[in-house]
Amino acid sequence: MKPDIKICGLKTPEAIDRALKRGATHVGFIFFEKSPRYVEPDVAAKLAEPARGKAKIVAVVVDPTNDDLDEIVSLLKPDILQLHGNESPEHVLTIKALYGLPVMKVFSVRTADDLRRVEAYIGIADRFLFDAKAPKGSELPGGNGISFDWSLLGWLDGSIDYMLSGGLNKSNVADALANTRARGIDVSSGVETEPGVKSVAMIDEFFDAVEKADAPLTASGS
Ligand SMILES: O=C(O)c1ccccc1NCC(=O)[C@H](O)[C@H](O)COP(=O)(O)O
Repeated sequence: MKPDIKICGLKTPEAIDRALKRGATHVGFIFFEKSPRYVEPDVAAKLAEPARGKAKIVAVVVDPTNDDLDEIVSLLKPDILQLHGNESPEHVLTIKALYGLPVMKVFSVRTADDLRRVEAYIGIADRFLFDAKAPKGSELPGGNGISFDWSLLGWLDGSIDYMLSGGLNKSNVADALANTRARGIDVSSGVETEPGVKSVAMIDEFFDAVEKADAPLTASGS
């Protein structure tokens, strides 16, 4: 089955256009001011317009206040809220009730212990995203371009629907798909020439690598 592909931290019409042309299923906008990928909600709204109805528009937020969400939701009109902070299950429920949008809850992973928290969100979050824990000293909870030990995901209940992220790029995405049960993959740094600067050539190479990984299954009809 073809994986969902989310290109995150988009800031230019060119990168969005290329991601859509190549079949991105999700496009992500970062609302974390310290990030080099930060975009103002009104700017994100304009950038996202070509994606509407073609790919899911994802608003990435970190421990948001209701005021933050009011502004982002009213301007961007996202399809999904990606909660990338330490939002509790109760906070996730409140956000879902207030905005009526699906929530993708992120877990930052370094050890098996980091996955034990997932259980409390089952039946609450609509989807999970497993990302690498930020390295010491990083101000960013995501978008650090580093991977974690994917074998840890083997501990998860097989019915959990998740996307995988953290340091994915054209060279490791096939392995990531082959060695996990991820139904979606998410990339940011792996298609950038420097933090916050997406490359259309690297977006192409990433999609090429995913298509190549998918090819044997398609060819055998399985
Ligand atoms: O990308 C950011 O700058 C960012 C900042 C704050 C919270 C989340 C952020 N990114 C969220 C994502 O979904 C990234 O795609 C994910 O962390 C993977 O990033 P990378 O390892 O660079 O591919």
